Amino acid sequence: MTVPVVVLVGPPGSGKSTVGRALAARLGVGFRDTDADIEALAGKPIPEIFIDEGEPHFRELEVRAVREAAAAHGGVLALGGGAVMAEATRALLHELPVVFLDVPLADAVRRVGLDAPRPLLVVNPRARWRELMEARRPLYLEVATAVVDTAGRTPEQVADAVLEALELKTPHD
Ligand SMILES: Nc1ncnc2c1ncn2[C@@H]1O[C@H](COP(=O)(O)OP(=O)(O)OP(=O)(O)O)[C@@H](O)[C@H]1O
Ligand SMILES: O=C(O)C1=C[C@@H](O)[C@@H](O)[C@H](O)C1
Ligand SMILES: [Mg+2]
Repeated sequence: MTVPVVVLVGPPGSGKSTVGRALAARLGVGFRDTDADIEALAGKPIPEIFIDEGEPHFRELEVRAVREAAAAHGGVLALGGGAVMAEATRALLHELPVVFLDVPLADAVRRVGLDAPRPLLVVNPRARWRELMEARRPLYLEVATAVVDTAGRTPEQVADAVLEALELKTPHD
C-alpha cells in the first residue's frame, strides 16, 4: 500500500486542483484528483452523473474513488469538495496528512465566478456555496492535519504554506 504525501480538501474554488498540481511539481511526485477518477470510472462528466444517476450514486462512486486513490497513490491527492461528507472517507483521512484549503466566499466567487459546471451550485450559487461551506466546515476541520488560508494568496504561495504546514521537504531544499 502506498499513501499520499498530501491530501487536499476544501470547498469548490479553494484551489485543490490548481494548488495540488503546483505542489506535486514542487515535490517531484504525481498528482491525482478523485473527481477525474470518478469521471474516468463512469465514462462521463460529473454533471452528467448527477443528471443520469443522481447524487447518491455519485457519492458511492466517490467513496470508492477516494478509498482506491488513498491506498495506491503516493503523490498529491485532491478530493472533491463534498467527499468529506462520507463517514467512511473521514475515517480513512484521519490516518493521512490532510490539508484543508480554506477560502472565503468572496475569493471563491472571484476565482471561479461560480459559473463552471458544478451541479450543486447551479441554482443561486452564492447562497448554496455558503450553505455547503457552513455544513461542511466542521467536517473539513475534523479531518485536517493542518488548515491553510488561501485568501489573497497565489496558488504558489498556498503551495509554500502547505509545504511549511506539513514540514515537507522538496528535492530543491
Ligand atoms: N490561490 C488562488 N488565487 C487565485 N486564483 C486561484 C487560486 N487557487 C485557484 N485559483 C483559480 O481558481 C479557479 C478554481 O481553482 P481549482 O479548480 O483549483 O479549485 P478546486 O478547489 O479544485 O475546485 P473544485 O472543487 O470545483 O474542483 C481556477 O481558475 C484557479 O486558477
Ligand atoms: O462540493 C461538491 O459537493 C462537489 C464538488 C466537486 O469537486 C465535485 O466532486 C462535485 O461537483 C460535487
Ligand atoms: Mg478541482
